[in-house]
Amino acid sequence: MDKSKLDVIWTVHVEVRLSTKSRRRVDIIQGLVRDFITQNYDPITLPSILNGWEGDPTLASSVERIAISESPCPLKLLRLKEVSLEIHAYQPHETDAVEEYANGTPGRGGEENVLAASVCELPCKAWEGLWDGLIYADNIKLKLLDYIHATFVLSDADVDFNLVTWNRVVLLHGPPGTGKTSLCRALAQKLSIRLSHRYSQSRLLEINSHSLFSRWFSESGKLVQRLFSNIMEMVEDEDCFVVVLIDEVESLTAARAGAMAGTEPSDGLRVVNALLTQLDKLRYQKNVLVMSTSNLAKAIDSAFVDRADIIQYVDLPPREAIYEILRSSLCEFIKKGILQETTVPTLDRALYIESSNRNHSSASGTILPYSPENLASTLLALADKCRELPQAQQLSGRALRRLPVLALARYIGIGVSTSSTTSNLNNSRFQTNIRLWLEAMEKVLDDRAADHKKLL
Ligand SMILES: Nc1ncnc2c1ncn2[C@@H]1O[C@H](COP(=O)(O)OP(=O)(O)OP(=O)(O)O)[C@@H](O)[C@H]1O
Repeated sequence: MDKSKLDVIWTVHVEVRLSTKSRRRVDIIQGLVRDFITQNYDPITLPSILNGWEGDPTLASSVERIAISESPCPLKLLRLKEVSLEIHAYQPHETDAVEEYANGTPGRGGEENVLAASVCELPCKAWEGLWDGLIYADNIKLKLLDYIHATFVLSDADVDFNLVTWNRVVLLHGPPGTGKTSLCRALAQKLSIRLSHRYSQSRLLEINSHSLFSRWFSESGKLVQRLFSNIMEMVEDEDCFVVVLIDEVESLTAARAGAMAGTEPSDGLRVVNALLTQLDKLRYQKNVLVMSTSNLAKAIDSAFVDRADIIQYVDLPPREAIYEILRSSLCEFIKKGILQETTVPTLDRALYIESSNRNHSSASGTILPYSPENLASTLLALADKCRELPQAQQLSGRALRRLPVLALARYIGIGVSTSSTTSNLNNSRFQTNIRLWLEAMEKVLDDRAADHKKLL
């Protein structure tokens, strides 16, 4: 075996969420967490949530959650001697820490006050768990983290920008509802945790693209400039990491092709030019990342696309992602008492069950009895059914998160107490069983396919 491979030490990131009342020094907590893992977890499983630390009084009073998160290592089980633990302790901000950014246009007989952006302090409670809940094919999430890591390595080495260039711009494009905006927010949250040793503050600034078009002809370019000079002020604080999110970037950058064809007013052109100029200024700042999303990549100005270091297509969820999206919805219902207590197998477990069923050629499409094994098979079969829908009817992540709601509304009947539902919403808590819910979701999928046939 290649000796160098045996000597590899993998970085493993450990995220420690501190409670809001924790006043302990972060380095003390980090030390205690390291000791706890070293004494209790060898090998460690990637990813996993750790238990048992509540026995330590300091950890119990300061910590809410300890998670082993990513590692560049493709293995899921690692011996401690093979890893270097990077422990990130963080205290999320409260949910409502969002400020709106007004961007007035003076000198027109009054101010045109547009809400050009919103700013959120990170990490924040609202986006806890968002990263883990997003599931993509092709390791998109790790690719993005690797890109950020690479830019930090090069920035730290003070690489000459005239010789090697990057723009700190990422473009995610793909069909609607595939989690592009969510991924940008989740990445910003993740970076605020990962980079907390470098930056004492992190912020996400979400640009409201549509608001940047002024009703006053010729003012739009100035609105962009004014917004970016605010951003520039923010990033001048070198202790603050700023993620700028430009959603639906095509609405800002579609103008130039039209202008060349003579169909676009020059105001749109000014917006594109202003945006490109401002992006070129931002790229010299180490503490900024620009994330952009689009449903219409073809409409984006090629000069903008050319500035993106990563252009990532985000597709409709594959089978595995569908399983996880539906599983996480069902688990939430169980947690909130809407579904009776049931174990819904994780994706890995479900795939394992599937392959052993295949090996024993006993896979069955029947739903009963409801063991976790049958539950896994049924949920995988439902995921297959989603993928088998005609192209135009395929479900986005957004539509999948809605599927359990439609199932409840259309087929479970909240207002009617049946033998399978213990009560209705009018008088007390509603609860049903998972079998009914799965059957109902299947019916909603059948409806969707039938609707499509009617359209043809
Ligand atoms: N791959 C996925 N895994 C898990 N959840 C997903 C996935 N894709 C979408 N979702 C869920 O769908 C919802 C919509 O996602 P989001 O708004 O981020 O999509 P989008 O691609 O930005 O949509 P649009 O292009 O229409 O603005 C969110 O609740 C998100 O959690």
